[in-house]
Amino acid sequence: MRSAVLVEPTEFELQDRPRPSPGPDDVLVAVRDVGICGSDVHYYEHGRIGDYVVEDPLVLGHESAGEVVEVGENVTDHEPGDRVALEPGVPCRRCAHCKRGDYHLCEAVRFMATPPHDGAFAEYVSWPADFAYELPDSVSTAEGALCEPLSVGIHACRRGSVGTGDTVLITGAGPIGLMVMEAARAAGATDVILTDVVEEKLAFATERGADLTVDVTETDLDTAVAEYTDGVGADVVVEASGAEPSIQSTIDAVRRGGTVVLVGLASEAEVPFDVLEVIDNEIDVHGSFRYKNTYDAAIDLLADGEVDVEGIIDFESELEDIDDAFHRAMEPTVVKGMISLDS
Ligand SMILES: NC(=O)c1ccc[n+]([C@@H]2O[C@H](COP(=O)([O-])OP(=O)(O)OC[C@H]3O[C@@H](n4cnc5c(N)ncnc54)[C@H](O)[C@@H]3O)[C@@H](O)[C@H]2O)c1
Ligand SMILES: C[C@@H](O)[C@H](N)C(=O)O
Repeated sequence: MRSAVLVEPTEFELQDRPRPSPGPDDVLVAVRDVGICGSDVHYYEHGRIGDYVVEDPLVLGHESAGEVVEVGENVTDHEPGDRVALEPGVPCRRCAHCKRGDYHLCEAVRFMATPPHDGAFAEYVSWPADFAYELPDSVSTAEGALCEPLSVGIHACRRGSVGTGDTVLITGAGPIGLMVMEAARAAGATDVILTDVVEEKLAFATERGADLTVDVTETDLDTAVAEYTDGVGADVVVEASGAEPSIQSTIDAVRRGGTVVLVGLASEAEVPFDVLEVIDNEIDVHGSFRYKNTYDAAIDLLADGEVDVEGIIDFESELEDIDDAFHRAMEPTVVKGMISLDS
């Protein structure tokens, strides 16, 4: 089967690899659509993200969906022809975190395209059947693939307890910030503010329904949020840029008693944070790591037309053109590139 393998930083090789055979509890999926995520681009450019280092050739891609072509002997809930979205992180199912239901925090998780585990830029993937979610006819495989970043948005909103009537400030209008906006609206937020440093990103966020956008290179965020909220502050702030000044700004922009959710990964682990403001204003600060139990919700929201994910796709490329696709994905105004296979 054709596979795009990262053999060195900035070097993909198209290899012919053996087609995997599904284990007894697995489905074999013919991959149809795979999103290019910022972390794929980071591995491509730098060969590492923090402590995760690409030491051996690696297949990238963890936002994927396709068609089941074969099922393992124990699989009863899928059959060939089903279209499925693949949840990319499979936990051990036995550790303390898994047993208490926090399977996304499993330290032995096998997460696609995180070294040493291969991802989905390949013709076929064999995957545990219970981490393959059937898509109804009305949901495309491209949408199925984008259940992954949508899941990050849903989990962040759950972590922030976003609810009806809330004003939500989202810092960073990349794919994750935009997916947080979709999830926040679906959770009942009535006012959504997005920030960025790239004008085109903010214009796109406005097109997609942001109530207010703030270019933080030109406008003071505190002042803009205070004006919009009559001096109260946002109920929930979701940080989705990873930029240090943006992380720091969350504390000033949230209302007293409000919630800050940190999603964006800072390039340095230590970011100075005003703890006295956190205490004085009784601000809840939550980390948000990947997601758990979000795929069913994501698919239902898509089937009901409650969220739009396909609208963030800028371009689709073939597996053979993956090098070009990664270069396009690095352009600052591009939100989402996809690789589509139709073997
Ligand atoms: N916690 C998790 O589970 C999780 C999951 C996925 C992604 N992430 C992280 O979330 C962040 C967002 O992901 P993405 O794919 O949307 O990244 P991205 O780089 O495509 O988007 C980030 C956006 O933030 C903007 N930005 C840069 N500096 C800013 C500033 N000072 N203020 C406001 N906006 C600013 C950029 O212009 C860009 O549009 C990244 O740090 C990523 O690593 C975390
Ligand atoms: C969650 C996923 O989108 C993220 N890029 C990760 O690898 O953790």
